[in-house]
Amino acid sequence: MISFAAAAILFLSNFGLCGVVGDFLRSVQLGIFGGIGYIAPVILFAGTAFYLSNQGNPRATFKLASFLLALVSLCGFLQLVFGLKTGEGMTLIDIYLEASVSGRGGGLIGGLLAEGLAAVIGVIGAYLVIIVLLIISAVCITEKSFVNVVKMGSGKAYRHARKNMDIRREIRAERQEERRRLREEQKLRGVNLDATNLFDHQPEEYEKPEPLNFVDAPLEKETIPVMADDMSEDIDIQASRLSAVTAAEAARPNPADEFRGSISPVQEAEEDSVPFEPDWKDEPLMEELEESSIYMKKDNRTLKEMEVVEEDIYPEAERDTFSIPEEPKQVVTASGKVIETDTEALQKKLVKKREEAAKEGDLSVTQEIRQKQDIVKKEYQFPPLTLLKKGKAAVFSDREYRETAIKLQKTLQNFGVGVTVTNISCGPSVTRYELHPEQGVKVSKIVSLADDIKLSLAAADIRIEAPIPGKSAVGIEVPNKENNVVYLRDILEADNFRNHSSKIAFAVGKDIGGQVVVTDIAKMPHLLIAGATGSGKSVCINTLIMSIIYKANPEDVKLIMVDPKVVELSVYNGIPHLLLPVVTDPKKASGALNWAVAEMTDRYNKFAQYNVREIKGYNAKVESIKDIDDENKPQKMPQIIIIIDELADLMMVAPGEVEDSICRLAQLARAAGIHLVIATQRPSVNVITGLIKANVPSRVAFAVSSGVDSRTIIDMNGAEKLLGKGDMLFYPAGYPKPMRVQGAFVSDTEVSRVVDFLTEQGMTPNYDKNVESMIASAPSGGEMKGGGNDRDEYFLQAGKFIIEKDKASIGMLQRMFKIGFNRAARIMDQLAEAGVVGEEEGTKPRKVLMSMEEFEEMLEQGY
Ligand SMILES: Nc1ncnc2c1ncn2[C@@H]1O[C@H](COP(=O)(O)OP(=O)(O)OP(=O)(O)O)[C@@H](O)[C@H]1O
Repeated sequence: MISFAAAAILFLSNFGLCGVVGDFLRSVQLGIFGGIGYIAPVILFAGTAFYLSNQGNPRATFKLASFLLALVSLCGFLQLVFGLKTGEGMTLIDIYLEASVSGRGGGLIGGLLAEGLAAVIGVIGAYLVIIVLLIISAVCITEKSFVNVVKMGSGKAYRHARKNMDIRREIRAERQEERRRLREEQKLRGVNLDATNLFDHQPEEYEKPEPLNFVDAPLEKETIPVMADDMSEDIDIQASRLSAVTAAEAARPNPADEFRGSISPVQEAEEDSVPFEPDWKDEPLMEELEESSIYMKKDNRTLKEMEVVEEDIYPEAERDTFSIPEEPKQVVTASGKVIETDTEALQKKLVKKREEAAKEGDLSVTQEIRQKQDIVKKEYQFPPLTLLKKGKAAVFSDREYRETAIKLQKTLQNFGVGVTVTNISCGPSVTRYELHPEQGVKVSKIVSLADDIKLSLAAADIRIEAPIPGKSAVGIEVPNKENNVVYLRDILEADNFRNHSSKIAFAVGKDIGGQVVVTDIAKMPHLLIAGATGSGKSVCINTLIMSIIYKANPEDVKLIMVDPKVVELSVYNGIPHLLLPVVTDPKKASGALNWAVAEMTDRYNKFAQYNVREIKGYNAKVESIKDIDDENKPQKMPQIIIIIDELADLMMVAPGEVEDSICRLAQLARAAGIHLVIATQRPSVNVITGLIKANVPSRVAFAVSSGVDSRTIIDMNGAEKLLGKGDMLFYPAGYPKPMRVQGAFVSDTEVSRVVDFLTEQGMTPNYDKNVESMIASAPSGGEMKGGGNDRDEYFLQAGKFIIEKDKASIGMLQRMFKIGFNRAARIMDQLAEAGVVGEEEGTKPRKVLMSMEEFEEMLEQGY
């Protein structure tokens, strides 16, 4: 309040609104700060308020100091530019007096700095030093690297220039394409466009010529491309010469002659500038032309040579069979532009020719070498960590934590619970205060005070761990004011990850004490990830995949990704670890799971054959016989991880089948080296069924909306208190209690950078054809639903029974099959759906619509 009042008085004084005292204050402010004096009161107030609200925060103090440095440097700069110079016979007092009256320059402070520096290193040196000081203080205040800003600026300029260049290149390519097309079009008709600059003359009303058909009527009733009135003479002459050539070749009569008489095309071209019509009958002219060897204006070739050109393109034998499609074809250029063309036939022919040449073994040596090089296996190069973003070191304020601890103790004491805070662990997103209760204090009492603690700490939500496993303390987890993102790179760089022996180590994140958490998927051996939408599941799956990319060679670890959401995992298409392209169709996903079950069985058979119990033993055996030169020797088995991002979608399409496959895999696949990672945002019991839960022992719970959801995932409350954005309860098999972890973060851009790096390496994924074909042949969900899977087992008997009795009543079915009303009603609905009985008609019984024969026929047809 005091600083506000002082600032207000000082500010108003600057405008002569505070009487004599105000005038004095004004002269002092301007005298000290020069021009800056006008805004000095505002700065004074803002600075004081900032300091008071950030007391004890070393970062804030540092920023304030930087700001003061900026202020002083600015005064110095103003003095250098606008102020009086001491060299001109002025002293510092003069500077002060001058500034106090006019506000010119940087006042006493500016004078001290600028003139001091100028006296030692000269005026230019003073400028330099002051500008550098300004930049340094700006960097300290904004915490943005100056070099980066410059880099960003130049990067932008570079990208802009590059974009422009790309656009220009595209336009040029388009033009070339267009020109080539036109040229070929003209060549088709024997006109050499090289000789003519079509683009210079092209009139607006130029029309596209009708396509010719060489087979049915080679050029006989064709008109030459219609040229507009003002088309240059050159083209007309060429066209007329073409008519002469074709006339000589074809020697066909032309009805148009009746009207034309014996005017030569050349004459006609000269006399007449209307769209040119060919004269087919002028055989003598052809000879005339040949004799006199008339040359075109720009094309220096003779007519003979012209013929050769045509023959180059169409050898005699092919000319007869070669036809150009009636309708103009469309071609999409590299830039995506659709252009009309009829040169497709030409290209086809070229391709055909090449194929023939290749068949005959006409491949050049260089080509062969190149092909062989392609076959040679490429070594997997691990992507560099520099493709990922590096996190900043977290800043903790000791004082803040101490204050919270004292507050906690006091709050509990107010309720008669004596505790002492024994330890504080600062995690990236939450801080845990460990409380040691006094003798005789019940742990449940502390838990029951959760809401009161929340109130006194003004925390969004707190989670109480009572007691902390392995410690005689109760943990109270309070969210941090500032959430520090844990970047994946920080975890991948940690020794825990780098030295981890498993190929499928998973960089999870940082625990409550800020320690890196890395786990082995092989030991999990299957993982269920669940949480509300937006809680961080997809990011978690991304970190898992990235951990594998950074740790494992594609020969050792293979991935199958199922992504019914389509957008989450498709970005990984093209990485060499993939066993098959990312499966986005939920119907095909059950095929992928079936394949995995078959692969598992196959692996077990091989284990039995080689007398080993699991994949490690098998691979060790294979390794020991690697020197044997036998084509059929066993190959090493890669570990397979099946990642499903959204189980709910799969369960909707084929609940029974998916559940079956998951359970079979979950029960047996560990030893076969096949692991499941399943994510879902709907932790309801019909998605995470009891069976799935029992077989997938490791869980990760992200924030959920209710305790019920939390219990569905981890069999206990807790996940509903999480903060979201990667805050998770990590509960791998074998842990006594879930561990709170802040999940590592990797952005989509980083993922694309890494995927680009892998694809640019040229390591194409070696998709397994067997898997693909098996998945493709899997029955679709629709079939599964309609085809019996969903049908009640009494469906058939009930149908027959109703037809026999010729009466459709639910009560009758209930009595007959000794089933409940719901089930009987469901069977009746299924029969109605199949057309065996009619729709409901109020209280009247349904009509029976089929005879026994019709019903049996329907069953035979596979309904
Ligand atoms: N570990 C993390 N650290 C920081 N922020 C995170 C983290 N994980 C997720 N987030 C933030 O949460 C947002 C949502 O995450 P994500 O897309 O993974 O949610 P989701 O659970 O997969 O949601 P949905 O089920 O709707 O796809 C992300 O865009 C990101 O901003």
